[in-house]
Amino acid sequence: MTTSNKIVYTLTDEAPALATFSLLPVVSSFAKVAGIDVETSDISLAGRVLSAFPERLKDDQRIPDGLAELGELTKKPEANIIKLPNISASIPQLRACIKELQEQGYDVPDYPYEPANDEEKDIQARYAKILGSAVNPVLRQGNSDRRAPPAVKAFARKYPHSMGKWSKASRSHADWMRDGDFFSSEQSVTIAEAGDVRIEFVDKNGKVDVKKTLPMEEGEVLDSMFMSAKALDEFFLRTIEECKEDGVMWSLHVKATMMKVSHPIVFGHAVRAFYKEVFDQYGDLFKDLGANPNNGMASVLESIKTLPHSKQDEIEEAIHSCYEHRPEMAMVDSVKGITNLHVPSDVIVDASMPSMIRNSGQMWGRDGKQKDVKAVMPESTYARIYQEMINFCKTHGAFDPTTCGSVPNVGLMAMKAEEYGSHDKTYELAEDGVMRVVKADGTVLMQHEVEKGDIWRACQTKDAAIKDWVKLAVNRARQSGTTTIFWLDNERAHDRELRKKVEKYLKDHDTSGLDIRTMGYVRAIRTSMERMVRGKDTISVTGNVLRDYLTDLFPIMELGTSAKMLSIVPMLAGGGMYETGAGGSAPKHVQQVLQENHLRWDSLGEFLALAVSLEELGQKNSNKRAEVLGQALDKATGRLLEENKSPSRKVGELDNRGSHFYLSKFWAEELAKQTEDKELAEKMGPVSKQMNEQEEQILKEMSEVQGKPADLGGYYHLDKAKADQVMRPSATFNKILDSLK
Ligand SMILES: NC(=O)C1=CN([C@@H]2O[C@H](COP(=O)(O)OP(=O)(O)OC[C@H]3O[C@@H](n4cnc5c(N)ncnc54)[C@H](OP(=O)(O)O)[C@@H]3O)[C@@H](O)[C@H]2O)C=CC1
Ligand SMILES: O=C(O)CCC(=O)C(=O)O
Ligand SMILES: [Mg+2]
Repeated sequence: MTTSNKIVYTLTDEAPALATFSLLPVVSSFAKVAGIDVETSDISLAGRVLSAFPERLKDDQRIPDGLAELGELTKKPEANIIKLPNISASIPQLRACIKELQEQGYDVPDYPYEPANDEEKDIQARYAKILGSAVNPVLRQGNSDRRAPPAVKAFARKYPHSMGKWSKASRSHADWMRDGDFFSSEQSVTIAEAGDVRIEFVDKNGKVDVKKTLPMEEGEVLDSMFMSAKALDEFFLRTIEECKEDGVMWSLHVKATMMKVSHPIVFGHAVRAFYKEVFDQYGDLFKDLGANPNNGMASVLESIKTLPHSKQDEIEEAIHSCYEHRPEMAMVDSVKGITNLHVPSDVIVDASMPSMIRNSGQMWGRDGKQKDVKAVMPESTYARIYQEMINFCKTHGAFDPTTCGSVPNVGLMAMKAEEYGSHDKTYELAEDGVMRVVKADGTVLMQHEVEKGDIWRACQTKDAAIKDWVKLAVNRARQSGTTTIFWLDNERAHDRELRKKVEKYLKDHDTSGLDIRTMGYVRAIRTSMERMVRGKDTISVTGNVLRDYLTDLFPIMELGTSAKMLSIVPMLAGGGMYETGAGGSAPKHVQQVLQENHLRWDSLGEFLALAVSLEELGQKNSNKRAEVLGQALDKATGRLLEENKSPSRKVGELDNRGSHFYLSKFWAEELAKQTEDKELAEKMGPVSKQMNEQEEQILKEMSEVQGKPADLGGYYHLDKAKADQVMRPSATFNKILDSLK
């Protein structure tokens, strides 16, 4: 077996990137004592942009393609990667990042909306690889195991987060398309023998346009589906009218980042529906100006800035008069006037729906007050689970974190399963006709009659991925002794194919004594919630989108945030990726640092991930010391939770940096205390002593810097020296860490 004493720690974006400036020196110093090298790999948005255009950069500006290198590493059994969350960029975010890099003197090209020549086409193609969820599908070469470890659950019981009360009279609800969406049109086949299939469009005159040829493996599940543009528009207009009549706020929840091709189009339809009169009148002008509603109203507002003032005033007037006969819209930032339709990456359904449910089912209105809301989620496939939870909260009240059970998840995502891999098989149709999937011999496997503007997509799920997912579910069920539910809906064509495979592959395992069930989504969530309020745990075994949605939904109820999850990806090739938390990069946290130098990011996810990574590395390489290090880290994390040394939200109090100090102090103490590795204990004794003795001084140095704005030298591309200075403010602490090397 190949062995390696190497951990790769990813450098990402926003709050987790800042936290890394403080935590990585701790991790590297401690790992060093076990002979482990901690290497870094830059997969930040800025890093990915820079590495895509080496020929335009000076020698000292070039950086390697971290994502490609890591992608290769995931295929090796020795892979041991700590993956922090990164930005899945919308076009407005990508453009902001490009602008910042250009201002810093990097000659990266502008994003071409409508490429006019081959050079621009090439630039757009390179940027397309960076947009949206571009990192996770490459690195996640395994299925997903996300859960709240017992110490974390105990912490939530002891220090419960706030939960908004639910009123039985709440008018909040989810709304979704009853017809014409992906759910109602989904078709699915299991490929009997390996071979190519073609995705084709047949126009009204019978002319066939081959969109793509896909090599299929035996046993692979292939789906196709479409969303009707007409039905989508009617749906949006209906929801808007209902909100106006009922006086309930309107809000849109999609995942324009992860479903990076289909959902921005859906978002654009919502923008055009809400501001219908404006688009009826000025739509052509916006087009000429290069504004695309798929990028949100912010892009429209920006583009009109080039017009004469009188015209700008006229358009702004039209936008304002639109609000008069529209319902109130949920706000992202009511102070700054940023609405739900401003930028497609501001409201991301996995995090936005749970935070609404945690918040009494309410969102913020224009006046900064909380209000009931219609949560508009076109895809009925997944929206129904939220309505079920809303109904449950209306009847039973909010979940109680001090008593409720847990819903961990085993998610299918390996080999770009399901919607994850659909981006290069998604089409917005230019004319009416038929979309079909045909075998090489011409047999039609699936077909849909489509109209101009409809969104058609195909998804692939490899047999090996499904097999591994079933195995992971059985392993988790066995290890935890927990009731396990496969969420597979008999109403869904894709799930019916999966059900057959699950039944088959379950037989490969010893399931005696295990409670493993299969249910449709609504019954599955209902059962899980009923068990949860009785303090019982239930493993959810789901497809990729539900994996994403549920691993924010339940953790946010149980723990207040998905940042406290343990998130492991056991790779198909034998390596491991340890993700930190199940959430994102918390842009709001960066704003706080910039304003008052306080980072409220909780690195608990990093601590949990690192402990497992060390233990696994130790076991694989017979590096006992690494195992000791991992076990001590787990204990240190437990103590950090017990003693409540997690970051506070308030300036002046303990923040991310202070909590990293406590982790180090406890970690050193645990290492000094353990008896398995005497030499290590002796080495860490004095370190632990110094940390204890200097605690007051270190905390003083860390809190002194707070309360003033911080300069990071950039947002997407930080100035390393400046960020280092901000995130490592205690010379005393830095000196102790340096002494370990
Ligand atoms: N694995 C990945 O790579 C993932 C990446 N993302 C990306 O992250 C970005 C932001 O996504 P968004 O939907 O806003 O979700 P986030 O999870 O970043 O933010 C939602 C809220 O959760 C809370 N939160 C999240 N993590 C932590 C933490 N470690 N400590 C304390 N609180 C935390 C914060 O609440 P509060 O502000 O109240 O403190 C935050 O505002 C997007 O670009 C998205 O694509 C999203 C999910 C996963
Ligand atoms: O890849 C992404 O865009 C986000 C992924 C995500 O939200 C998750 O895995 O929970
Ligand atoms: Mg998510």
